[in-house]
Formats: sequence, structure tokens, C-alpha cells
Amino acid sequence: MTSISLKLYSSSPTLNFHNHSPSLFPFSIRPKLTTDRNLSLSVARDVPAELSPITNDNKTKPQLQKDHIALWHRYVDWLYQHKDLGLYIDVSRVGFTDEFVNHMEPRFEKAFRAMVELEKGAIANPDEGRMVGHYWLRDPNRAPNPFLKTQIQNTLQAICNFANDIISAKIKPPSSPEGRFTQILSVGIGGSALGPQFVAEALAPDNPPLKIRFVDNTDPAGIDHQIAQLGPELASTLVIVISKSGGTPETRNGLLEVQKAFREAGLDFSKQGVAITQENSLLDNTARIEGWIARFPMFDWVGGRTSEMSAVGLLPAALQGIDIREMLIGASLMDEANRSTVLKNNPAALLALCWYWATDGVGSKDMVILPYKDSLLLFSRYLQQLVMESLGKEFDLDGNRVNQGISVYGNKGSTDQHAYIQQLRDGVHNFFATFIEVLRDRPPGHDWELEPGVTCGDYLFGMLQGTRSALYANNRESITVTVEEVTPRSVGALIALYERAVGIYASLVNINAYHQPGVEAGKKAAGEVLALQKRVLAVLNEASCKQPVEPLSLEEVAERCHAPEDIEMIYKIIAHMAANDRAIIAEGSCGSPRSIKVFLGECNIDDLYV
Ligand SMILES: O=P(O)(O)OC[C@H]1O[C@H](O)[C@H](O)[C@@H](O)[C@@H]1O
Repeated sequence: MTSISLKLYSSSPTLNFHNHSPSLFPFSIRPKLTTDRNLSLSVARDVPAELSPITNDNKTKPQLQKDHIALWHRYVDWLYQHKDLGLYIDVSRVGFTDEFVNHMEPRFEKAFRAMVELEKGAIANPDEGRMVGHYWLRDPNRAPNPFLKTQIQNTLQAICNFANDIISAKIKPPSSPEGRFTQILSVGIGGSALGPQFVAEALAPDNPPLKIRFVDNTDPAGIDHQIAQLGPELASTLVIVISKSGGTPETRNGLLEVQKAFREAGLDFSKQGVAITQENSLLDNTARIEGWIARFPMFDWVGGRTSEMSAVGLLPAALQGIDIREMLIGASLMDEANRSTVLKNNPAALLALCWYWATDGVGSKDMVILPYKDSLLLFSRYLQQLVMESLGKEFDLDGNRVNQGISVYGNKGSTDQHAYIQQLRDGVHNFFATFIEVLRDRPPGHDWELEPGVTCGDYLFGMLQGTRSALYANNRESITVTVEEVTPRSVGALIALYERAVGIYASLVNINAYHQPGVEAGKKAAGEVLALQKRVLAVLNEASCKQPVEPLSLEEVAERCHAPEDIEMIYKIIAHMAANDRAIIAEGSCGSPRSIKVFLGECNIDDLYV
């Protein structure tokens, strides 16, 4: 009789890669990656796994196990349990074979070794020549030298002290009706926003000491909306500007817009501003020179998408009354579990194994994240950056073009069952699901039966289990990550779990998980558009100074900008300016973009009809 207790560590024997039952998979199927990325399958025997990606298309993968008793045994054999964290991982509904696990053994050994070196301070981000140190944030003793250890410890203490001073009103705004800070306005983007947003949604109490809102884009209407919602409480708002580089345009624009709102409200921004950025960055120097009330460091060995356990995430969380030391403990316990070199005892490695199997090591399927808990709604958005910015890479570490990655999407269950689960169940089979299950429905003593023997949370539980079964019945694979409840400790553990899984998976597919070259391309192109806009404005200004005003055709504008090949972008720039009353477009009878005349200022429209 097989029995398991959810409170015990994994009861299955330590995994020994070599004594597995006869494989379900007679051959090792290996693709030959050709330059044009077409996969041609060839059958090879006994070829070391590290020589080429192991992959199978759906046609060659073995049928999923459907016998319920066999599935129960698979569930028990592979169930991962962490008692202190109250966290469990079920990979039984992913169909990897023993053959596959054996073939992956050398890769996992290499990945585990790489992780050991990374945590010792190796240059694990070779493209940027940087160490990767987010694991040291929750275990400073692992930092490679005493200086870093002290920096981490001192920063954490400074965060706790500052948060206490703000919450206790020892530090307060100069002209607040409430006599204390009541709001946080966080200005940041990407990793300087997504972690704080996820944690706020997951862990902020119903009545936090300070309520947080975010400016995480350069959308003027969005910024206006946040400022408008603050209203007079702007005077009681602590503005935290977060930017590791200190130069991200969207964040800089957000700061300038908020500072304008402070000026118009007659408030001194420096008395309510806090910066979180690398020392001596543009933002750091601005905050220092302008005398903002506090500055906290970001370290170059912490990436934006792995910065939630740095000041980026810990300061906003602490100000909301969230126990950040519990977050750090949860992450640290998960890190320790992920140092196991025994696959079945390493939760992050189990995820990486499933990801590789499900996506053939080439991202052939999307990762659908389905937390059945409202407070974990933003987990998928957080993972989009963590997974896709880490794994979405053009080249591997050997310079081969691989165009790697795993796409991530999702919101929450059971809500999403009324949106796109139909396609997941019956439609294109291009995903695997990850259910995030939370066992505790409500705090003790708060539950009730809305019908005999059934609570609202029972429905949520049933919907998760039902969806898992319905997907699997139609051969859709899924992982289930279970936590007993959403707490700072379990959220810290979830963050650490996925940070490590991404790192291990990156080793399995031989890519650098810790740089983001593609982002620079977008930033550069945006800069070029703005430079062209300035030239268009100069040309229009010059033409508009003539009397009568000289309306110009698009061709004339492009010609005078010395950019005839950019005529389409010039049209878009002018259209955007016209929509914001910064240029005037008169169109000829045909209304085509080809026939417009554009000018600034006043002009006799009648002269323009063509
Ligand atoms: O924190 P910042 O330096 O302002 O960067 C904000 C974001 O910018 C880019 O998009 C990077 O790819 C992200 O990893 C980073 O989180």
C-alpha cells in the first residue's frame, strides 16, 4: 500500500540515474540542427547527451500514461516535498521517460557544477564580464568576499531602519495633512517594477501602512492617472525611483513628470524622493545633488529580473508592512534545496527537466502559468521577464545561432477557464501548463459552506484539479507547484525556485541567462526615431517662419531632413504630432498620406487643397 504524507520529505529512494526500469524509449532521437533551423531527425545510439540537443517532436514522444494507478505511483515516485516551506512540486503529468532522464544526466551534472561556480563568484555572465550574485542577497555568507557580504548586510539593515522610520513617522513629509507618509509612488520599469508589483499584489495587507502604486511606463496619460488618483495625498507620497542603470528613458521621463506634478502642487520633491540605483549612476548623482531623503544601492552583479531580493523589491515591500526577512528566509531555504545534485531532490532541476522535455530544448511549446489564487495574478507577468529575458537569446555560449527561449503567458484560474482554456483543452497543442496551487483558502476561522459540505475554495480547488485532468486527458502536460498558503516565505521561495530553474535550464541549453542584448536594439531604434522627429520639427519650424506659411508635402519634409528613405516614419511622426495638436495636416481631395500638406502654426487652409 503506497502512502505519502504531505508533511514528509520525498519518500522515494534517492534517484540513481543508472538503475531505471527498461526505457519506454528504444532509441535516442537527436535532431541535426541545420543552419536554416529546420530540424531533421536522425536516430543515433549512445551519443553523449552533451553533443546535441535531445528533442522529440510530438509524433515520436511516447503516449502519456493514462492508467490511474500507474499515474498514482508516478505521482508518488516523483513528488517533491519541502516541509519547512510547505512547498510541493508534482511533475507526474509531464511524460518524460527514464531514457530521457538518463540522457540528461551529463547536462545536469554540468549545470550543477556551473551553479556551484556561479555562487562562488565566477564570471557567470561572460558577455558583460559580470558575476551573478542574487543568491548572495539571501545568504551573505556565500558572497565571494567580505566587502560584498558587508554591503549586503548593511543595505538590508538600512532598508529595515528606513522603513521603520517612515512607518513610525520619524521621517515624515514636510506638508502632509496626515502628518506621515501614506502612499508610495514607485517609478521604474522592467525588473525595477515587475517584482515589486508581483509582491505587492501577493503580499500587501488589506490596510498597509503605505499603499503602493506604480508608474512603469512613459505614457503621459498613465502618469497623469496615477497623479490624479493621489490627489492631495501627493503631499503624503514617498516617491521611490528605481533604476539599476540610472538612465532608462521611461523611468527618467516618469521622474520628470512626477517632479513637475510636485512643482505644480507647491511641494519640494527632494523631501519625498528616494532613489534605488547603482552608485554614481545618473539617477544616483541626481538624488545626491538634489538632496533626496534616501538612496539605496543596486549592485552590478544583480540583474534587474533577479533583483526582487535586493533593495528594489525589499524596500517597497517593507514599507507596505511585508515581512521581508521572511521573504529572504523562504528564498534561502529554496536555494539550499536547489543545491542538491540529486535530480528528484532538486525542485528547480525538476522544473528545468520538464521544461526541456516539454519544449524539446528549443522552446517548441509555451509555458502557461495558471495560479489558482487571485493574489498571485501577476506571477505570470513577473515570470515573463525572468524566463523570456533570460532564455530568449539568439546565440549560445559557443556562438551558435540558436534563437532560444520559452514563451510565458497566463493570468489566474479559475478565471482563465472562461477565457482561453478552451484553446488549451481542444485547440493547437503548443503549450504546457504550470498550475500554482495554494492549499489554504482563507485564514483559519473565516471559512463557511456556501452549500452543504462545500466552500467557495472547494470550487477553486475543484476547478484546478478538473482543468489539470481535462488537459491531461487530451495529452496536454502540466506541472503543479503547490504552496500551503501565500506568505512572504512561500513567495520568496517561489521567486528563488524560478530564478534557479531558469539558471539551470540555461545551462542545459548552453546559453547566457544573465544578459539582454536584444533590449539594447530596441532602445537604439527608439533613439533614432526621436532624432528624426527633431529634424522634422526643425524643418517644419523653418517652413512655418515664412510668410505666408509654406505648407510642405511629405516628400519635401523628407527631402529637407535628408532622409527620403524614412518617409513612412516621417509620416507617422507627423501624424502623432498632429494628433497632439503639435502640427497641422491638411489633406488633398484623395485623403491619401501621399497628398497631405503639413505645417505648424496658422495658415489659410484654402491655399492647401490640391
Ligand atoms: O533598472 P533599469 O536599469 O532602469 O532597467 C530596467 C530594465 O531595462 C531593460 O529592459 C533591461 O532589459 C531589464 O532587465 C531592466 O529591468
